[in-house]
Amino acid sequence: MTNSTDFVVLLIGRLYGKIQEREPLPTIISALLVHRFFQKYEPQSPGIFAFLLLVFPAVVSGVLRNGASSILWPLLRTYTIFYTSLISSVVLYRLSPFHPLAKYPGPVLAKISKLWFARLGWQGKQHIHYRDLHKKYGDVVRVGPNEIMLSDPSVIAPLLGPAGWGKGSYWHARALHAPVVALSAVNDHAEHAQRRRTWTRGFSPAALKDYEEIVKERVVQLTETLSARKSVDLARLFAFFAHDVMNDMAFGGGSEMLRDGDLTGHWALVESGMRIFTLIGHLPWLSRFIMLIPGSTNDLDNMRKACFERAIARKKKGTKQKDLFYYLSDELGAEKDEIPFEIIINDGDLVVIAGSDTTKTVLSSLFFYLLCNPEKLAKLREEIDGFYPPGETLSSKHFQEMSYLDACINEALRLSPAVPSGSQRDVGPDPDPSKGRTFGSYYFPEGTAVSIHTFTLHRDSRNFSPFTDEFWPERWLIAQGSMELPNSIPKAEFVHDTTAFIPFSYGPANCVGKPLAILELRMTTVSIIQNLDLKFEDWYARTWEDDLDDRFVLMTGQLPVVFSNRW
Ligand code: HEM
Repeated sequence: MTNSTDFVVLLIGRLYGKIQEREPLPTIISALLVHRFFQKYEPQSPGIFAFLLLVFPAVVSGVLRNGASSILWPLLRTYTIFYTSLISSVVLYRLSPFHPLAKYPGPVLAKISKLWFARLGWQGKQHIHYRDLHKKYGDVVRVGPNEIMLSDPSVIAPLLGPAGWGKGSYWHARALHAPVVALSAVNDHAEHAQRRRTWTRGFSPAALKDYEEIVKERVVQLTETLSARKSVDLARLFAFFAHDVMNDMAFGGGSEMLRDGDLTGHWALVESGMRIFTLIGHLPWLSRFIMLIPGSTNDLDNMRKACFERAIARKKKGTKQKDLFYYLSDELGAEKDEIPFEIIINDGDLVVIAGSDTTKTVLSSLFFYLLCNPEKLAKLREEIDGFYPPGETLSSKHFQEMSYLDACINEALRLSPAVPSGSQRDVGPDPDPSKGRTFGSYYFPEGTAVSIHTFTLHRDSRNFSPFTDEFWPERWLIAQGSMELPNSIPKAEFVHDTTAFIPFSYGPANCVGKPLAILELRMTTVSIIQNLDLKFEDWYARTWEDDLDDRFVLMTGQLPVVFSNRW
């Protein structure tokens, strides 16, 4: 070592000694530095967390240099000072006028930490809480230290449209950092557009025509099952139906829940996983820690393994009917490069996850609202009987003409949107500093997570009125001019703003499966009502809406229904 190096080492040693003498100052400063570091770099690695929150304060304060006999109390003292300083610094900053989101109103606890909403998410009623917050604070609410929830339709296009922002951190964390990012979580616009190409082909009108037979086979099976069983939890049967259809689409089969029930416990696993995913969505950093717990990702790994096996089987088997796998794996040969197998599996996995619960929730809600409103059910039956009298073969040929069917489906999607709390976007770097990151009349700085609250939009009397919280399919017919507004309702009272209707989201990353979902909703409703009479079980207290839990997708309670054959 040279003399100058000796000198520097000596100097640092002296300074370090001096700093230690002045405890608690170095501990407080280290807490402030750690806060700044987290703020600037948002580290996610558990190793960095451990270093900054455990090792760093102990080293800086010099406690570790003390003798072994005296280390416990000084260490406790150091950590107490460190964490008190760190928490105070974080809380003061987040509540201060210096925070970039300071001007937006919201509950104090939400501004301080996401833990508050993580708790609400765990409990399941966050869609109701968000709506209450909008009622209290207005269209823009700060729902986390760096997070905004909106209920203003004018922001939909700027935020979710082609010039909007990519998917938020919520999406990444939910995937538990899978080796391949699912299409639904791809943040970069160009990459997203490229990955979505095969999906767009797979949902073209021509492709959809080919799927009709696949969906019809399952719809017939469902109707026969309901006819044979008489008394069922309809929500559960819809779940099994939707799951089987999605596996038929994604892997050419492999699931027979309608026939066998949830033999493998797969469905129970998906439902229980939703709670933990909601928690992780609010606290993305938690995902890294969860992954460290031995066995914590076993269920997810098993699901991926099952998808892998189904994909292999489907690839070997080939297909006579063009299914979604045909397009997603590019059996068509339209892509320049071969699609990597990991992406094919991941996409198949996404089909099952994105298409099962959502469709089941909307179908179940639709039947709940119809059964609560016998006169609407009778009107729908009249329309269905007109196009598909008893005995008429099921097909899609009259769907376009069935305006009351579509009005009923839209009304169920309005009242119980399957994804009630919207799909988060992350405000990225400023593309044009002269304009700033403005969305309509709002400005959000880089790093803000922003969502639009679908449930609030759909149940806001400024967007849909009258009977905002009621099932009134007629509003859709009146709005399109095929029905007169009843005399009892003053013209000025009728509001119908379809720009505020976004059950499938909006823009280039909206629900790509919408055409298939609509086909399933129409075909299932027609088949059941064409063939069966139905009523609630006498004991059912109609608690449907109270039983709904927002776990990103609305999870449902029971829907006990009794069926009898019509003919
Ligand atoms: C009634 C049923 C359904 C509803 C209400 C629904 C709703 C949604 C919503 C709100 C999103 C978020 C879009 C965004 O981030 O902006 C989404 C995404 C998605 N949905 Fe659906 N969905 C339904 C059925 C389906 C079906 C049957 C499929 C079939 C595969 C599907 C596939 C997807 C995919 C792949 C995405 C990600 C799209 C992307 O990021 O580009 N969904 N859906």
